[in-house]
Amino acid sequence: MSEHVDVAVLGMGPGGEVAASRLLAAGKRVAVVERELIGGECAYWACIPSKTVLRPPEAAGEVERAAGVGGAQLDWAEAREYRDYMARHLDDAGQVAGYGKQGALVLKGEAQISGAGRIVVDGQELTADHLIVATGSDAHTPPIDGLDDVTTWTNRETYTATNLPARAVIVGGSAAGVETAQFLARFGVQVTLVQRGDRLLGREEPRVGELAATYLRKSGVDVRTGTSPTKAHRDGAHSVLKLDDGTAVQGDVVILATGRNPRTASLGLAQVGVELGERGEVLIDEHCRAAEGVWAIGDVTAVLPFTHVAKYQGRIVADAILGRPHPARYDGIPRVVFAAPEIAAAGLTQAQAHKQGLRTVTAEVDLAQAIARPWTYERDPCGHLGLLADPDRRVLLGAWAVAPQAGEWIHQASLAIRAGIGIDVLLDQVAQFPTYTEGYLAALEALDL
Ligand SMILES: Cc1cc2nc3c(=O)[nH]c(=O)nc-3n(C[C@H](O)[C@H](O)[C@H](O)COP(=O)(O)OP(=O)(O)OC[C@H]3O[C@@H](n4cnc5c(N)ncnc54)[C@H](O)[C@@H]3O)c2cc1C
Ligand SMILES: NC(=O)c1ccc[n+]([C@@H]2O[C@H](COP(=O)([O-])OP(=O)(O)OC[C@H]3O[C@@H](n4cnc5c(N)ncnc54)[C@H](O)[C@@H]3O)[C@@H](O)[C@H]2O)c1
Repeated sequence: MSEHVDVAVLGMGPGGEVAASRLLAAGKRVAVVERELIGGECAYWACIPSKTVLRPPEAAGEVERAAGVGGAQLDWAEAREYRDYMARHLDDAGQVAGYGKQGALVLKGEAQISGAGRIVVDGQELTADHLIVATGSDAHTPPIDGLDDVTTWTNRETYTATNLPARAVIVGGSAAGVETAQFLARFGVQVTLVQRGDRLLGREEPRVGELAATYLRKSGVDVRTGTSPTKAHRDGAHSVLKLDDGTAVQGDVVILATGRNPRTASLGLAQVGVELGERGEVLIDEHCRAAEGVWAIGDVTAVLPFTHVAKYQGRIVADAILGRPHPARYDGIPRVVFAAPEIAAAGLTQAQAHKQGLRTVTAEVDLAQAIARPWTYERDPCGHLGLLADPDRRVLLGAWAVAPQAGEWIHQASLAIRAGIGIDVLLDQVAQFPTYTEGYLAALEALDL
């Protein structure tokens, strides 16, 4: 006879983990199913290892740029050892035991939906009142002739590498490409970054992409925009990519940072009435409901594929199942690229606002011209902050910053956008002196409202 649970969570990345933990804490009988490692892409091959290896170059850069301190040395062997510790040496035994202790039925294996409220995991059948699909996404491989003949890495090989290559070609210039270029270049790798669009970080304001390219070039990265590879071939030890602008680039390895595909194939979603979108993503409503008794969260939904969004959706679904539903809202959610300096944004871009028929005004401030903190922070001060406002409702629609620690202080704009805090309240808000947050006042005063 098949075992019955209240909820079965399919995939235990950050989204699945949050949903499962919340439901377990509320006393639900929960089965958690994971075919690789509990913690998902984020914990072992993406956010955690990447942010861990970006930190030493960031710290070294701070030492180089601050007056009165010097001598920072990067040590790859030590950085790698700490990265492996942070990624739990690709071992989730602690997580398996932890969920067991919390009362979960832990199944390590591949889940398949076999009918309404019914799944099979390695031959074992389970029934559940609710299924939560949290299966994440896989790295996308672009269709490039001959790619199989060259050495390619995705985020998995990049962030588990023992030895760094001498030269790398990165394809894709959005968050993953920019962060990987920053990390490798600062550890001495000769990096070429190839981006199909006319600018880096194509979903952000054009100015953000421009600043990102400027800083990456300062770190020694050869940034090629407006071009993409047409063919790949091996030349001895070199992996060569021919680009559609007629040039060729080569490295010891080609790193693919070309986006993600939702993991929905062969899950059996169609038989429970789940609809998929153009990219194979699970279509959901504002409560992350995909069909009767089926919910979906995280990258598999392709709604802002970030860990903090997967975790938020985990809370949305758990609360809906627990009988206290509240709709998900995605306005104001921060987007941070952990480059040096950090690149942060929240809310709409001007193009997105215009698409919605909104009138807009914008302002950009050079923080070194406007406030004291860049000067007390470093000898060669830098930082830019941009705001987008609706002059009719007198509220912020969007914000971006390319500056030290921007990933921390973007949250002020994030909250203002989410809560619709009026510009006049923001103008009357007092920030600590001397902080980067003071830049908001300068930018708000520069808005032509
Ligand atoms: C290089 C890189 C860096 C990133 N850095 C950041 C960052 O700094 N901040 C941030 O917010 N986001 C970052 N992201 C994005 C982040 O990794 C994802 O948004 C996040 O992991 C999504 O979580 P998830 O729970 O939806 O899926 P995942 O983390 O992909 O987890 C899904 C889990 O489901 C399991 N699974 C799949 N199919 C089945 C099945 N049939 N049965 C059982 N189990 C299954 C998988 O094995 C996996 O463990 C980064 C991504 C990359 C590629
Ligand atoms: N700090 C963070 O939060 C963080 C960091 C890294 C990744 N992520 C997330 O991980 C996911 C993957 O990131 P990503 O940057 O790979 O995905 P992405 O989809 O955001 O960007 C892919 C980029 O590759 C380019 N591209 C695609 N095919 C190409 C080709 N053939 N030639 C040249 N360029 C090509 C696209 O134009 C695009 O700029 C995203 O969801 C991202 O949000 C988040």
